[in-house]
Amino acid sequence: MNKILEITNLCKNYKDFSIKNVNFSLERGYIMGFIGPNGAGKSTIIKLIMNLIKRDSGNINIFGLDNKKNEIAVKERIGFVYDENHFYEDLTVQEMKNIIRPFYSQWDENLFKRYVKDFGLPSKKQIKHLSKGMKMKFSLAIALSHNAELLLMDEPTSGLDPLIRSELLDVLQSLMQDENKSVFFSTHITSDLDKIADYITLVNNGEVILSKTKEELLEEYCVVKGSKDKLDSNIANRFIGIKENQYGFEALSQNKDEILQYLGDSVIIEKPTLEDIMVFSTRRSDQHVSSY
Ligand SMILES: Nc1ncnc2c1ncn2[C@@H]1O[C@H](COP(=O)(O)OP(=O)(O)OP(=O)(O)O)[C@@H](O)[C@H]1O
Repeated sequence: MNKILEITNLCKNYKDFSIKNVNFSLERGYIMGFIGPNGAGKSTIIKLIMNLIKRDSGNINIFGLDNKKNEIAVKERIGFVYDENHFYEDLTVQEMKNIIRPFYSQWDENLFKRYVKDFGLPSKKQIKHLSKGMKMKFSLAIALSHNAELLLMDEPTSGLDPLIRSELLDVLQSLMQDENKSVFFSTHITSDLDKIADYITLVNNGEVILSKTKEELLEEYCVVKGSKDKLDSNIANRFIGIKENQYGFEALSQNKDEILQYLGDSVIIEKPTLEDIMVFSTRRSDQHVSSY
């Protein structure tokens, strides 16, 4: 086991929201997708990892080092990409890079030049005149040019068109050929994770609901579809979430064998998508079927 990121018992309290005893870890050489509904706490956890906000308790180890005690050493080895634009808009791509470069002892100018070429970045253009996709590529080129071992990204694909998203995913996947690197990224677009994620961590209301390999998830969970008369209280309580309409019900189960045993072939059992798992697992409690 070679953990590049390990979070244990992490807590952070705001007035109306808390991160509650969060635990999960990521090993070297893998991509973890970080998902959850709006306001689940993803950005807060990413900010805690980057020590941009203070945790109340718990531990965050990156490369085996505490992220607070070794903040500078740790940040040198992280490529951080986030949605909000954090560059000086009036500077050109080249000028901005020259400001950022001295902060990284491992800066690789040739690598940066290669990304500028590969991404088609206009070096002499002011940042304010770059499209959203170009700004994201510039962020990524910066993050990748100092030999970061961990790429940490908050919603990198949000607002990007499918073509640029697909290019970005290709870049991430090719990074994985270097077994020393790992990627951790939050997203709402679960189909991106279907393509490239090895691990999925799902948060809701400040808590980790699950953190597993994508394969495990898709093996363990199933979507069950059937007519309403099959849905008595005994069965309903075995589901994680249930949607009903006039024709029948659709539900998520974490135990396919159990469903087969109780309902046999009187229902349809299908493989879930990551979106099914996220939506059913995080539906607000007032949407759950609770009156059985
Ligand atoms: N500085 C702060 N003070 C108080 N509450 C905050 C602060 N920052 C975030 N929150 C609250 O924490 C909760 C989680 O927000 P966060 O941005 O982490 O969610 P998220 O999962 O990233 O959401 P989204 O997917 O919409 O970006 C929200 O209810 C938000 O209002």
